[in-house]
Amino acid sequence: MARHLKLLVQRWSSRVFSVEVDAAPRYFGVREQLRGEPVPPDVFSEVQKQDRCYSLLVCSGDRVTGDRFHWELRDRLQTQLPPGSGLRSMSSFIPDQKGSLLKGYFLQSQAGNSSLIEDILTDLEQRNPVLVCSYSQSEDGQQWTQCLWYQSEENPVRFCVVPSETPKHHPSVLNMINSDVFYSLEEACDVLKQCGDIIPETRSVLGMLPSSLDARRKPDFPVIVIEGLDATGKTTLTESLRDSLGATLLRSPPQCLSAWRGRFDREPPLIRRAFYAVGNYITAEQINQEASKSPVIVDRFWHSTAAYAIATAVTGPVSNLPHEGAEVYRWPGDLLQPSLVILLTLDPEERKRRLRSRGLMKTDEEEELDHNKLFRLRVEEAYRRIGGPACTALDASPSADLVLQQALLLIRAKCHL
Ligand SMILES: Nc1ncnc2c1ncn2[C@@H]1O[C@H](COP(=O)(O)OP(=O)(O)O)[C@@H](O)[C@H]1O
Ligand SMILES: Nc1ccn([C@H]2C[C@H](O)[C@@H](COP(=O)(O)OP(=O)(O)O)O2)c(=O)n1
Repeated sequence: MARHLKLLVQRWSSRVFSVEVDAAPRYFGVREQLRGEPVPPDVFSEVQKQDRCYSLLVCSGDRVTGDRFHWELRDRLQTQLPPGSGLRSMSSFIPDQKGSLLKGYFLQSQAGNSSLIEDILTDLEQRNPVLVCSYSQSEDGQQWTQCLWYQSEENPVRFCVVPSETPKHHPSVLNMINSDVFYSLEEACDVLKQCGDIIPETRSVLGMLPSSLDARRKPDFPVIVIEGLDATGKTTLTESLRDSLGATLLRSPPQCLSAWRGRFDREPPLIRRAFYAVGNYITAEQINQEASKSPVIVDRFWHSTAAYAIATAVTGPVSNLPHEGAEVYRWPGDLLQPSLVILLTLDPEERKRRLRSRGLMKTDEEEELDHNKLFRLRVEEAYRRIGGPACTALDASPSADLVLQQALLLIRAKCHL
């Protein structure tokens, strides 16, 4: 077994395991010997006595390979597993230890399909960087135990499964910096460079970067960024501002990356977010050039990159976001700072109406909307928490002309235009 897996297993008892049930993580831990009364963690409470559960944790030494494998594994499992396997996202981490997060999946077998599932798992573990554990109930039904899959044939070491306290931070927060959000061009480029062989398009993207960057250069004219969720009216407002102010209109990701955007949107967060991060630096260079001649209006910039990344990495309610003032909300030191960031806010019903009238509403399913609602709230709150510069909210529900007038008032007050 690889050395890093051995080390991992040696520290097994200090790890917490987290399984997503209805967008809420349930936590448990493992102990070699149990003291006191055994209490089954609630993730096992509805599993039948004869059923087994399994966890798969991706343990690759290389993060690009690991993240891509984790991303593809969900589709593979969904295709191969029999119905009723209850596939859920899971992770394991050491509380408060940055970078300790391992991602994976949790599933269960029923009496009739256990051998099929075990064949799938054996094959997966033999060919891939994944650590599999199985969970079964003790004879007396009092206790769930965990057993490492690769040991299950010869004298397996059984760990008792115990409930664990809710940690101070959502597990995803531990690995967010430089995995979901990048704070320097160098960090984002490092990820893209590692993808050169598997995604040839990364070379073209990196080729668009300016040869040098100067984030401290102060633009001669104001730079105004317009932010907001899809269909809040960014395109409408940015085009009107361009005309009213005689400004240049730019966007992030920049036009020159549009041919590759779809390709990177299909990649796991590590690679996708690195692509958007690099896009901001290319736009920053275009801003630098244009802002020597006229005011510049930018449709989406850093706030979008960071807010969507943070809100996607955590699940559940807004309280799962990193706390206000946390390091993840800071502005990258090497990225141009705009003079003003306006955040368009809109009542969810009106936003849905605008989405529908634009013909892009994908689904009306109640469940999907519910899921979207929490996601929307997390993005909006993350937008508000990002600083350096922080955004100024503008109610986008009045008519397009009134929104333009309000935006012009904000710009004149802040940028003396
Ligand atoms: N202030 C407004 N009042 C009513 N409808 C608007 C307003 N601003 C934009 N719209 C309409 O809402 C839809 C989404 O606007 P758009 O500017 O494309 O948003 P975004 O660029 O943020 O996705 C479009 O059909 C647009 O015509
Ligand atoms: N500067 C940017 C712009 C967009 N993104 C990401 C964030 C979201 O996943 C999507 C949002 O893009 P979407 O297609 O909804 O945006 P528009 O149609 O351009 O308004 O792109 C980003 O990360 N950084």
